[in-house]
Amino acid sequence: MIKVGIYGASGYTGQECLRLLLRHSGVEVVAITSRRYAGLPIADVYPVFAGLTPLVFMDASPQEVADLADVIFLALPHSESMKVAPIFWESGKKVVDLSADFRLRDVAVYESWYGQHACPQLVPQTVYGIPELYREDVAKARFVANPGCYPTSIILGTAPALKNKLIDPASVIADSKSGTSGAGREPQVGSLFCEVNEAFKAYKVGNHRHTPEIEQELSRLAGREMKISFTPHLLPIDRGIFSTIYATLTQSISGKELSELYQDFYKGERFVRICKAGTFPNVAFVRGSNFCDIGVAVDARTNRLIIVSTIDNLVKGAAGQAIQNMNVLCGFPEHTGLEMIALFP
Ligand SMILES: NC(=O)C1=CN([C@@H]2O[C@H](COP(=O)(O)OP(=O)(O)OC[C@H]3O[C@@H](n4cnc5c(N)ncnc54)[C@H](OP(=O)(O)O)[C@@H]3O)[C@@H](O)[C@H]2O)C=CC1
Ligand SMILES: CC(=O)N[C@@H](CCC(=O)OP(=O)(O)O)C(=O)O
Repeated sequence: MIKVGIYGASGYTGQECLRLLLRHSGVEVVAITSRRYAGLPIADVYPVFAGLTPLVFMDASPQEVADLADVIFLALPHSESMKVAPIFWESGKKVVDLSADFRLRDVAVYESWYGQHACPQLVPQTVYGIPELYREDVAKARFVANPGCYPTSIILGTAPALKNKLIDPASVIADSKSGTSGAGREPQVGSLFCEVNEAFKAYKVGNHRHTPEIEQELSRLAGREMKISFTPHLLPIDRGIFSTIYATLTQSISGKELSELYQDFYKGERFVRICKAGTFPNVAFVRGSNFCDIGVAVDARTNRLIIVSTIDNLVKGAAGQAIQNMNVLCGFPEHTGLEMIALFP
């Protein structure tokens, strides 16, 4: 059994890691940390775990967790993760970081969006963990930067078109919506029931911090620098990311050919499901699962490709993808512990 520690287990992604890892046949969770709930059983804080685990939150130092575990999930806010990351790195253990701290290859770009980087020396040692695209890199790594939720939906949705040079890289527009758990469990006015219920708004228009992450990865796929327009919105639902992506076609292609090209690109990929031609995904059909559902259409009138991509932000957008990366890092079959069917209705 591989021993796992979750650093920052009282937040939404940390507890989601535990929910999934408790059903993983190859691991044992040996440490869960929280400063505010130290000493309390997790089942007292999250009753979903009642009767399922005796684990108690610890206010442990990174070194203490590194001493107990073989693999560590960092589920901390960005700017906090990079403060503890060097201790885990130096311990020689494997790390999957769910924060944004090690996703951007260029430290200057990171600093222009997030502020000063506390650990730039570790950036070259980390790999960007989307297994469907970079499985071999992840397998060789010891430190994985787990992608953001919006980027995961947009990168997986756009990869087949960009790789096949089907769209003009200068023309990509991503219009995305997230459930409220994407903002984490830390109380804030914008996440209050009255602010979110019966409401729908765009936020950080033209300046969301996921923009450089999406651009970095789409540029890599396109083989040239590219910029995108990205607008996030907040949905009055708990979980889910719904991205609609528009781009100008560079060649003529029928809806059927497009659908086949996407099917072919993700052939054998367990967690990417391409919808039948003419049908499109729904966040409700991925809720609680590690799937990314993608539907594509050709808008012949405007010569545009329209892509709809959906994930659960806490699963394929965070904890599920983190476990998928851990499976690759540790040599487990990639789907181990991740075979959940979406919770619908
Ligand atoms: N929510 C989502 O859908 C997604 C989130 N992410 C990223 O994953 C990370 C975690 O997100 P999320 O779970 O939503 O966040 P939460 O705010 O819900 O949880 C944050 C966790 O970090 C702990 N923590 C905060 N500051 C520190 C610190 N200085 N030292 C030790 N522990 C600390 C908190 O524990 P305590 O205060 O009790 O010690 C808590 O367990 C973030 O970087 C987020 O951006 C990525 C993809 C999707
Ligand atoms: C709804 C909401 O607030 N979502 C978060 C994104 C969550 C996420 O994935 O952010 P990381 O890059 O930290 O992983 C936001 O817009 O900042």
